[in-house]
Amino acid sequence: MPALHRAIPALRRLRLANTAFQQPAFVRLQAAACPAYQLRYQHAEAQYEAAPTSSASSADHAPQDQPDRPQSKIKPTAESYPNLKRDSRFKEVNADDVKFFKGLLGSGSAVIDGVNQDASEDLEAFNADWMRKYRGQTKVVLKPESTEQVSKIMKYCNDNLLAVNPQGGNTGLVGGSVPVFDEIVINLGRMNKIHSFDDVSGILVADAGVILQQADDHAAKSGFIFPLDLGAKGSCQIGGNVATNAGGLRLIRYGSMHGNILGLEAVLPDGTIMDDLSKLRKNNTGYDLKQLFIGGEGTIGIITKISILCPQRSPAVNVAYFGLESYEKVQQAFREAKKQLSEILSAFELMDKQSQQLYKRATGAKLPLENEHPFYCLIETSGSNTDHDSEKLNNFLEHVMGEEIVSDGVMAENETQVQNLWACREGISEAGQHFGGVYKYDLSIPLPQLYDLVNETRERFQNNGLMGDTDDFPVVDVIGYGHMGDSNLHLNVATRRYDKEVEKAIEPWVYEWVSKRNGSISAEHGLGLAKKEFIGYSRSETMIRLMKQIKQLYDPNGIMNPYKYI
Ligand SMILES: O=C(O)CC[C@@H](O)C(=O)O
Ligand SMILES: [Zn+2]
Repeated sequence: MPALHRAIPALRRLRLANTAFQQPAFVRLQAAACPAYQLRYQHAEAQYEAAPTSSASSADHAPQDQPDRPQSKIKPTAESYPNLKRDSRFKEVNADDVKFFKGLLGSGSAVIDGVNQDASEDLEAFNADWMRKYRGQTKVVLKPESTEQVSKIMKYCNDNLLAVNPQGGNTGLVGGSVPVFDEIVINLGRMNKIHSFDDVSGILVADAGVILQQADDHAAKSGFIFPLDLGAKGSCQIGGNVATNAGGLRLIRYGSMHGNILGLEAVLPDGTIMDDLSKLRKNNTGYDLKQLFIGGEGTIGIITKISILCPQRSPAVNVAYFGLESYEKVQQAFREAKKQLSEILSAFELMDKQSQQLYKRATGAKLPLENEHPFYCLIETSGSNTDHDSEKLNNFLEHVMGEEIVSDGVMAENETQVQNLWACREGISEAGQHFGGVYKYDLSIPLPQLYDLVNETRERFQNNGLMGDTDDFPVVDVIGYGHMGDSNLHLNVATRRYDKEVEKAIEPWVYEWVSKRNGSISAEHGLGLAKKEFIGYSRSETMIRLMKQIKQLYDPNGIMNPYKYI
């Protein structure tokens, strides 16, 4: 590896020449191949401790498994939705309905019955979202085991005008996965079989209730990767991922659900099973109806199975974390990363100083870099040749440091360090609500203007007297982070409590801001309940009219996930 050896001292010289950014050193992934770096690695290791527990603990948000979810101080109920009224066309679920469901699913835990008894404790995990920001009042949760059972449930509900709320792992962030009033929750968690994996084509066919991590582990056995990864992978379900068109951390590399899903099976509101579980990459025969279910947020049917194309898993994964002095430099670094790492670049994530400070305060973790920088980036490469990729990443880092684009950084040397660096990014979402509540905005914004919104939001709260260090102020801080590679900003306003004044100060201002710059008010989390009134900022009247007509066509009684975006 002569080129590699040449590159390392050069990088070191650059750093030593710059006394302002003395430590810690970049860490080689292949320290064993380069003894000089072994020393420097130890130095960096001493600087850096990860969070005491897995900070990416949104991975454990499963309602079924995780009663100790983070608690918001305020626990809103449907009374907090003054603009919404229960639709009186819907029947209230009664003892006869429960009898039918028990006849179908058995009288064990597949039916949580809050009609004939007080089951509020058992129902809580299904009524409340993981942020404890949205809470419905369902009295019945159904956990079918097969598509046929889902079909019979839907037919019954449609015939009896019972509204339903399909639910996966309940890790959504916009209130889409929990009921608003008394909609029956249909939880897909028991439909969790992997049906097949074709290790020539990489096509996985699985039930909607399979946990994302499980799907990825399964693909990994044959050397493939599930083309989606996100913080909640330990508890979110792939059906929910598809229904919300989840984007995640590596969309820059693997593309969106719209591209990767080859087919799906869905149950329509009247119980009809739409079998489009195709394994074809090419099928040019009319409208591609499955696309309506991808990102449809459970408003036109329930996805029960999916068929997805998994790419080859890359054996060589390198991760670096670095600090930069301005957003301008972040953009320059991104441009260089694309230029120099093009085919191996698998993630380019942005974190501002405030987001890292909040993560540190919430978890007690020590951050990877000792000195503070206004911005941090996490970059990941995934390729097939460790030496080749290391050299490319090294050249990239040497270049951006030489050009004074990047000030300081560390590189993971082993799997634990890879996880720890990722935790600094993945742990931010949950850290956002550490003080009690959080207002989350998930936005697509053209890259040059992306960070302006964070600055302007922060100024807004600095000037309106709502943000401060003591309990008198509802807002703790405004943080910006996200998937730089996809122009996707996560703007979080961390609060001590949910407060209408805070909401009024930012909505609809934030959506107007985004709309004026031709962005989208939801890049990846969907509209759910949180943004239902604001769809007009991203979609034209014509498009909304067509969406309503589609909804009417699929769900004439409107029983599917009512009160949500359409
Ligand atoms: O909590 C958020 O605002 C973002 C969550 C998730 O999309 C992420 O990228 O971490
Ligand atoms: Zn995200």
